[in-house]
Amino acid sequence: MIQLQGVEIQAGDMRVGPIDFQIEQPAYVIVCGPTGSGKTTLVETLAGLRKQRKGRIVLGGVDVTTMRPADRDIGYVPQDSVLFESMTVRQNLAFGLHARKVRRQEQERIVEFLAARLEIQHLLHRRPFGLSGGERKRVAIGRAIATAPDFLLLDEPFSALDPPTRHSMRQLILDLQLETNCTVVQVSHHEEDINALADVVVHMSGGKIIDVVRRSQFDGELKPGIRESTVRIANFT
Ligand SMILES: Nc1ncnc2c1ncn2[C@@H]1O[C@H](COP(=O)(O)OP(=O)(O)OP(=O)(O)O)[C@@H](O)[C@H]1O
Repeated sequence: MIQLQGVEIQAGDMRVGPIDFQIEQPAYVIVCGPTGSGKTTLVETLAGLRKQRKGRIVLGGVDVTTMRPADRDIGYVPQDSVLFESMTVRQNLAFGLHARKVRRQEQERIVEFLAARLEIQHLLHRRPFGLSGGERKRVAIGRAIATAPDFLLLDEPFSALDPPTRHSMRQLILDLQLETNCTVVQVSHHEEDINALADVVVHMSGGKIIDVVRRSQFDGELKPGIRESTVRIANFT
């Protein structure tokens, strides 16, 4: 369960919140809204990268309100897919595993598995400089999911990709979500992302959540091959 209770964040002159909502896991949540509406601020707050002024955040039954980012069970892919430039792709993928002191052999097994799944085996020895936008996204996603987090936060993960690459990345993320049963919170402006991925859509405007829509309320069909969403919205502002 993702629970936000009275969460308020100050982002420069803008007040984001108060935000109250509750979503049952696992779910694919898409956060949309006009530019500057507070989407990134909300996701960064979930990741623990921004401090909220007020309120409480509970993820999977754990109150993470004051927890450091590294202690939250979260994988995060920021908007610009920042990678560790001095490390190889292999080291980038293994970063979270290394930090958690996972045995070397197990780290290697997971990195090989991810590289195969993300089709980046041929890049493992390279450093991020010179990787294409799509390749960087794959590495950033692999690094975020290496520790099998329960929550995956994606800030416009498909931006600047051409339509065929967007399509294959969308399918990849959906497969990963179904394989790992994690809950994804993705910022996106794109209707195709909502149609192909979302169990629930959170609409933001002016720093507030103005609407939350479940898949069963969408026009159109269920996501292909996807179970009926168990998402339940308790309340929202
Ligand atoms: N550190 C900061 N200092 C000043 N203003 C900030 C800061 N961080 C965020 N803001 C402002 O808060 C507002 C919300 O920003 P945010 O990045 O969350 O919007 P967004 O909905 O993700 O936008 P976009 O779709 O353009 O990425 C914006 O007006 C932004 O300029």
